[in-house]
Amino acid sequence: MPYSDDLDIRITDSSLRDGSHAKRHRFTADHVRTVVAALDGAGVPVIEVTHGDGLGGSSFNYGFSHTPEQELIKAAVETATQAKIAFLMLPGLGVQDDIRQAADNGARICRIATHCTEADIAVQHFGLARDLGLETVGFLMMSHSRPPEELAKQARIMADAGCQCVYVVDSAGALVMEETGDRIAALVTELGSDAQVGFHGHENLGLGVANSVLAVRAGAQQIDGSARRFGAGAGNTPVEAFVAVAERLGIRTGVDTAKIIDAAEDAVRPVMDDECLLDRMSLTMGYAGVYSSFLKHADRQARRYGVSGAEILVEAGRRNLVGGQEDQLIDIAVALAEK
Ligand SMILES: C[C@H](O)CC(=O)C(=O)O
Ligand SMILES: [Mn+2]
Repeated sequence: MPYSDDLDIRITDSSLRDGSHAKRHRFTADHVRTVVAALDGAGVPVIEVTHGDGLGGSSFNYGFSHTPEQELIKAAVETATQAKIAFLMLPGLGVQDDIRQAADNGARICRIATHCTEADIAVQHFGLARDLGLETVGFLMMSHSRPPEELAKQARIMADAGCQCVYVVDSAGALVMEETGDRIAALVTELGSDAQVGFHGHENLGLGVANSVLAVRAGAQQIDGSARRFGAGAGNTPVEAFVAVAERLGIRTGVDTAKIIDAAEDAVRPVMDDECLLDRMSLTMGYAGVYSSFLKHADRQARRYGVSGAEILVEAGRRNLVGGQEDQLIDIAVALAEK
């Protein structure tokens, strides 16, 4: 089913949220204005703006924000002319008052992320968001780690709590082709008309665009990407490439291909410290199934203890670490240094 009469799918650009990991959470209000103006001008319908780890993420464990995220949200809302501004929140990092504040600042879409086996911790947040009149999206993170039928049950918990679109989130960039389509199809079957299904990809195996196309073919109606891949690990599905491919395939996104290509190069790239690379570290993350947001943390500990960052990541994969366990990367680095 198409997303609407005009669009086959709706695109959300995450460069001002997932890109926060790559930028070590150093976004300023000027960065936000520049990027939002360009994405909005290209017709991107939803732009996500928050600390990389969502509302309340600014902390010692995850990294402190340069500018309070509510100020960034305000700047985004003031700049956008047609795009809706979305924010992310992980229950336990952010609290309900953070959601109220983001709504007061003009954000329209509340995205709640949990590890893919823990959907029940998001129930009250979906309820609050709906009471506030916000649109709701649920993120099942690290979706590669559980089979399609288990994910579908977790998606059901989110939908019953008021979530209007549940995303299969490939946090580790570890899903390979049909593994994406099968998961999307399982959610579509489970949710029927109760909620839409979305896909959020990472580039650690170089499959963001291909996986997103398979997600659409399996029934996903919302797709995430980041201009210039600006995101954790090797970055997200490059939104400009996905838009171009979608146009070639006749999938209506409403985004202007030439303008989004320019936005990625002229507005987003200058805000990035570096390109998001498919290099040894990020490829290891996709191969070993490691949470992309661990990249900068592992890199820092590798330098601090003089050990291999790739070995830290392999061990993080072996331990099945999930988001929130960033501090265990220190433990791994210490153990490697002692060996
Ligand atoms: C908090 C994470 O960065 C959410 C996300 O984008 C992912 O799991 O991928
Ligand atoms: Mn992500």
